[in-house]
Amino acid sequence: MVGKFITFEGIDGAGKSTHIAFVADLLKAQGKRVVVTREPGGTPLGEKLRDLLLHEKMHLETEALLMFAARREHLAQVIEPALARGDWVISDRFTDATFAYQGGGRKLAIDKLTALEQWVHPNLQPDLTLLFDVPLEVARARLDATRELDKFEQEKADFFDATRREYLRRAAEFPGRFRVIDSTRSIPVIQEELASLVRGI
Ligand SMILES: Nc1ncnc2c1ncn2[C@@H]1O[C@H](COP(=O)(O)OP(=O)(O)O)[C@@H](O)[C@H]1O
Ligand SMILES: Cc1cn([C@H]2C[C@H](O)[C@@H](COP(=O)(O)OP(=O)(O)O)O2)c(=O)[nH]c1=O
Repeated sequence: MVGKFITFEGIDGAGKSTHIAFVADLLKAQGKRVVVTREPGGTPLGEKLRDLLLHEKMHLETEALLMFAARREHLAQVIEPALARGDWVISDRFTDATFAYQGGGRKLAIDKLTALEQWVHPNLQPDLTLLFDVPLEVARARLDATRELDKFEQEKADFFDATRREYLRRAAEFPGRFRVIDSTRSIPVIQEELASLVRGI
């Protein structure tokens, strides 16, 4: 049995984390072995890089390079071995997040990110990318209600607007693997849609 690679994406507060365990449980109920992981992070080195990325100020290109450095390790240690074993992999964010945040949000030239993507994973793309989409006022209200905000979450409205636009642009560019989930709806309604998507995988 061949496993698939599913990524969850969206601006902070869109609702990704809320639905990851739900989708993992649906797949497990179908008898699949599932590895749940996240970026930046997913490995001991990647988690150290995550801590730096989320809390230290740094040059924009350093930020993009570290995202891809953490990803290189994540692919080598976790994602590629799991897929090779036939496991399914669910990652809370992957390369689309770098295009959206460092490219869209921070305006790093997209061709530089494309070059890094070609370097780090020339032959691998997610089989399915679930993009949880909400207007930023909704995401912001959800975040404010919950926790302390990290470096990215403290960004201003126009940053998230540009981040969201780049996600949607990529969803339109790669319609074969993206599904845009209207995340303004209630959690049970979204879960119904996710359940029907997973049944069709
Ligand atoms: N569809 C929804 N309706 C209302 N609240 C939601 C919805 N989805 C998520 N939330 C709440 O919004 C907050 C942020 O959700 P979370 O899943 O952590 O977002 P993300 O992982 O995308 O940053 C959480 O408190 C969560 O319970
Ligand atoms: C993977 C990735 C994440 N990020 C940002 C988006 C998020 O604000 C932050 C951490 O992601 P995330 O794990 O989704 O945060 P949380 O668990 O707090 O919801 O890193 C990038 O800017 N570029 C990337 O390539």
